[in-house]
Amino acid sequence: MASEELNLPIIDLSPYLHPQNDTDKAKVVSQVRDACAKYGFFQVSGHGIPLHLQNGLLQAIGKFFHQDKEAKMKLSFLENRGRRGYEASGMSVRDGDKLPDSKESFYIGREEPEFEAPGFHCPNQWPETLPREEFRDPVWEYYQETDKLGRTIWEILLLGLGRDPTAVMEQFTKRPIVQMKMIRYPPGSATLPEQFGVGAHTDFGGVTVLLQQANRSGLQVYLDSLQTWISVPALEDIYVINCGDMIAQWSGGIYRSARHRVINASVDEERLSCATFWHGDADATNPLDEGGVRDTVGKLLMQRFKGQFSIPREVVEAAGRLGKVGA
Ligand SMILES: O=C(O)CCC(=O)C(=O)O
Ligand SMILES: [Fe+2]
Repeated sequence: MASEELNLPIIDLSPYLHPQNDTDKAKVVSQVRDACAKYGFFQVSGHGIPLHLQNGLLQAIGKFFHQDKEAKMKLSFLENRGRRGYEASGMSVRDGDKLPDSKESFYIGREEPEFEAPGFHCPNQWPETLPREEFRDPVWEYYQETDKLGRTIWEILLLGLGRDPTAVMEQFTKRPIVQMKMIRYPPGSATLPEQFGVGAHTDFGGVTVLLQQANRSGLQVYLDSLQTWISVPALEDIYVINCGDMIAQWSGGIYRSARHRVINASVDEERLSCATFWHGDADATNPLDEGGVRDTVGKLLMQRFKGQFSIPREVVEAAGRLGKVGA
């Protein structure tokens, strides 16, 4: 087995963002297309997000999660109609897994003044227990950068399918649904045997832009071709990008949505990460003229959110108890 097959490609985005000649953009487009067709995942350098904003975000995430559980539970996402806020450890269970995920998360999205049914647009919940400059400001500054990077990737994916992104992007960027999930994985020593950080899943929407805390690896991607899990290294200033189910369906399977999972590789250190899910406007639909699923972003997301929106009370209570084990 050739070793390059076990490493996701690292693609330099700078020739796309700052082209020096006529072929620079096309070169990046074809690299991304190949990676999405083969793996559904790739890594990027030259993405334009300043390192100090990445570090500022990770610091803010650490501060939030290191508060006591009571402070965090004040912002429980279960009490929020738009599912923004805090998700305790033990809240997500996947079919086939023996135990719920050990991770804890905090969700934000586009800031809107009021809740709008069915919940894609609403105000964020911000902690009052941390000074604004220690959490809200760095998180929001970072959110805007990651939103921009998600758009760029979306454009590159469209170009890879032979579409001119200008007209398409207009339908996707009026009020795009861009969810950001900040995550903490407890160390291996605080995780139960057979408990995953995040169990095997595919992302369900558009593009995922993932920042990993440097040197805290744990992400694994399943390669169908080799029927094996490969570890993705956690490299400073390198993002991991992947396509969700919506993109796979719309592209008629040209772009893959690959299964992945997280097992914190460290026994005694926690792992922080931040995933931004860039979906586009709720009423936007498949930008390709033929083939693939034609449902809107909103409809496809609702189908997947339904389970999450109706978690039974006893599951919540049980998860709250389990959360204390993993926290
Ligand atoms: O934290 C990670 O490395 C990946 C998280 C992930 O796959 C997810 O939240 O969907
Ligand atoms: Fe994921």
